[in-house]
Amino acid sequence: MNSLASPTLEALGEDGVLARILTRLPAPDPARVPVGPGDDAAVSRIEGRLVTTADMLVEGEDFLPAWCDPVRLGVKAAAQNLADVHAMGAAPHGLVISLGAPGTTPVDVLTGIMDGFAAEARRAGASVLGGDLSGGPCLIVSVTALGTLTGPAVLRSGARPGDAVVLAGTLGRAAAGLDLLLAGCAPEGAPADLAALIEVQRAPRPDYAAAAAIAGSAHALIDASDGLAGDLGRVARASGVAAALDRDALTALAAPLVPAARALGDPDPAARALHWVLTGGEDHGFIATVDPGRIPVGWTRIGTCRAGDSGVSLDGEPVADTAFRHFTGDR
Ligand SMILES: Nc1ncnc2c1ncn2[C@@H]1O[C@H](COP(=O)(O)OP(=O)(O)O)[C@@H](O)[C@H]1O
Ligand SMILES: Cc1ncc(C[n+]2csc(CCOP(=O)(O)OP(=O)(O)O)c2C)c(N)n1
Ligand SMILES: [Mg+2]
Repeated sequence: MNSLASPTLEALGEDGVLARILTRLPAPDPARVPVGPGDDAAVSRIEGRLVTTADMLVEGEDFLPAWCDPVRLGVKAAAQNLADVHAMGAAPHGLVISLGAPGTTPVDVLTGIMDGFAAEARRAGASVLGGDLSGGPCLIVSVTALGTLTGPAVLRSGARPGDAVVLAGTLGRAAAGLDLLLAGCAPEGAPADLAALIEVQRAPRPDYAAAAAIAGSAHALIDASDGLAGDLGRVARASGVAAALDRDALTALAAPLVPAARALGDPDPAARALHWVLTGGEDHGFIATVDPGRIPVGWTRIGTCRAGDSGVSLDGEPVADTAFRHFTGDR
């Protein structure tokens, strides 16, 4: 994040930084948000029940500054929260963003984050309601998202035997992008197909419209932040069903990842690509279970729910959840 021409946070002081941030934010729709950022708290007018979720990004843990330009980091911070709101079957309302950074950080880093954040909020139809600033030893972007529900919430526990398991969006691309970045592949010089995978890691753009389209018919819905095995496993456990994945559907999802596995010198590129699809997180693709006759346009069938408690399986074999976990150092 080199912004050498930009003044630092310590040079501008908290009020100066805040003034620059506030000017980047679009004025919220006064009908929905009568009081936006700038006062002690924001005031919203909402219809229905309130949905609340939070997710943060920490430098070194969730991103490395060398790869993540500020605008993309803002997109990612908004997207991972907006995906959770949609995964409840809710409509997004607003986002609150808290930023921690060392005083030596150029202010362009924070204004860039806010630009990406506001752009992704706008794409989803959410307002930026406010936030907080603090100093700290590294860059932290902590977000709370609010949504509204007028129909029933779509829980992880609603899947039924006989349901189709369906996907909107992608799986495994962010994980392939992460492995490329960790191997030193620079997005600027990379071939277009590899750069596209790196882009999903740096700035995922979930298909919010697809999630909204299935909210009324899905029995269960989740966004795959921790990977297919992990997140579909959560649905299966919560619902008391088993989930059998479809080999052909997964092979089709893995095909665009094979060149990345080859570029990394993997001796079995097809197996590595399938592994990314099964366990890679951070694409924020949506996974739902639904009556097989009610699969909306934009969703692809990837499996079937069965009676039982055998978790997630492929060709009758259990799929292990080896997704990233905080605190234990696994990547
Ligand atoms: N520090 C915390 N305090 C209270 N609840 C938490 C905390 N961290 C996580 N949770 C709750 O645990 C649940 C699972 O969290 P998480 O695995 O982060 O879900 P997701 O993958 O949907 O973001 C969520 O309901 C979340 O609100
Ligand atoms: C530097 C770096 N190391 C590792 C990862 C991989 N990674 C970080 S968080 C995560 C999973 C999703 O994050 P989490 O905080 O668990 O989101 P949630 O499930 O709460 O939505 C993954 C795969 C990364 N993106 N960047
Ligand atoms: Mg979370």
